[in-house]
Amino acid sequence: NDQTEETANMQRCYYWLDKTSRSFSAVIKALHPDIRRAVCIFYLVLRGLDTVEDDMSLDENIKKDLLKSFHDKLFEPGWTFKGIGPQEKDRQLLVEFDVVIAEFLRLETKYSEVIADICKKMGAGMIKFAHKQVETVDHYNLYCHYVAGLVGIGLSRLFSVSNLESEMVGKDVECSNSMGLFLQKTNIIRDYHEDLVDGRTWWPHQIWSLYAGKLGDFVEPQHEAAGLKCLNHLVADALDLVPEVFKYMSRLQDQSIFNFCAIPQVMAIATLSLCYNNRNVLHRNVKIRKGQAVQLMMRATNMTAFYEIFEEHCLELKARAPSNDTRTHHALDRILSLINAQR
Ligand SMILES: O=C(O)CO[C@@H](C(=O)O)[C@@H](OCCCCCc1ccc2ccccc2c1)C(=O)NCCCCCc1ccc2ccccc2c1
Ligand SMILES: [Mg+2]
Ligand SMILES: [Mg+2]
Repeated sequence: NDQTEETANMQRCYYWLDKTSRSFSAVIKALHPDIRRAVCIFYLVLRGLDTVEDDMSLDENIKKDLLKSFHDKLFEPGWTFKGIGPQEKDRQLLVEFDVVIAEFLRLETKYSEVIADICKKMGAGMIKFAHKQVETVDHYNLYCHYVAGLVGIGLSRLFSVSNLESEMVGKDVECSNSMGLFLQKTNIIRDYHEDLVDGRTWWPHQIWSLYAGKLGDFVEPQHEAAGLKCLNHLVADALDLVPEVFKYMSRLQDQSIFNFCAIPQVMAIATLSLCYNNRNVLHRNVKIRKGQAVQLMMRATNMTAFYEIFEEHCLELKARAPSNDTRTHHALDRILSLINAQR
């Protein structure tokens, strides 16, 4: 969409949006003009925070101080950070972060206060998980709440205060949280091998320890079957979020907001389906084909099609899931009955 009337700073922000996000830049740029800038800045602020979190070369104390104070930097015009390791893909965003701050400070207060509040909460949450691994399923849900659930909660508040969506959208924290968890859990499941190589694992010990002595065991042939059982267990856990995703999506009124929310969700169900019982996940990064992604993007523009896309992937999963995988079958049956009930 047309950004020529934007300031030079804002055009630089759209440049960084394109540079730092394959999956979100197009849908953010297609948002209604009233909230497009706010969501773009919201993304860049949190991507900057996440770049600090992801940098494993950063001294622990510097990292913790910066995660805790990052929301304050939003009010320090000219602030930048050059301490991110050279291997971090988005390090240059923080080198030029003064551009993001300048645009953040130009936002209406009703938007900037939401962004600063979520940034503060996310930074505090990331500190709690700065240690290496996630222990229980509750910790797993809590971590995903901090890094993605809060994004959904913040976005929903932005949608409501812009008056493009009802107050209910911003009030239903549970559904907003589930929107983020579904995306983050899908990423964590998909990124098993990549994260293992990076020495960061987000698969909860309480689950993977049912299937192996060490999380890294799953890359070995003799532990592959156990690895697939663990993978399928996590997919079923993610599928339990779908009823609340449906509830959230059904409330949306603005077309550009519907598309913005629907596209990442349909990508996620397609990715989860690809990952289920797929041994490649244990050895390399799997991704849905570009052609399939384009098809999904074009279809996911209304609730009927949204249900159809989920129904197709859930029926395909049901056909592949062995009958003794009761966790997955229960999750799928619940989703399919919800889809039939709304017809
Ligand atoms: O480093 C990477 O490239 C991936 O990092 C992952 C990680 O480190 O775990 C991880 O970093 C999480 C912390 C930073 C969150 C950044 C973010 C993402 C999308 C946004 C969309 C709109 C507005 C603001 C947004 C902020 C990551 O990017 N995971 C991708 C899933 C996060 C989904 C966030 C989210 C939540 C609810 C949503 C509801 C509707 C539409 C989009 C939504 C998007
Ligand atoms: Mg990251
Ligand atoms: Mg991160």
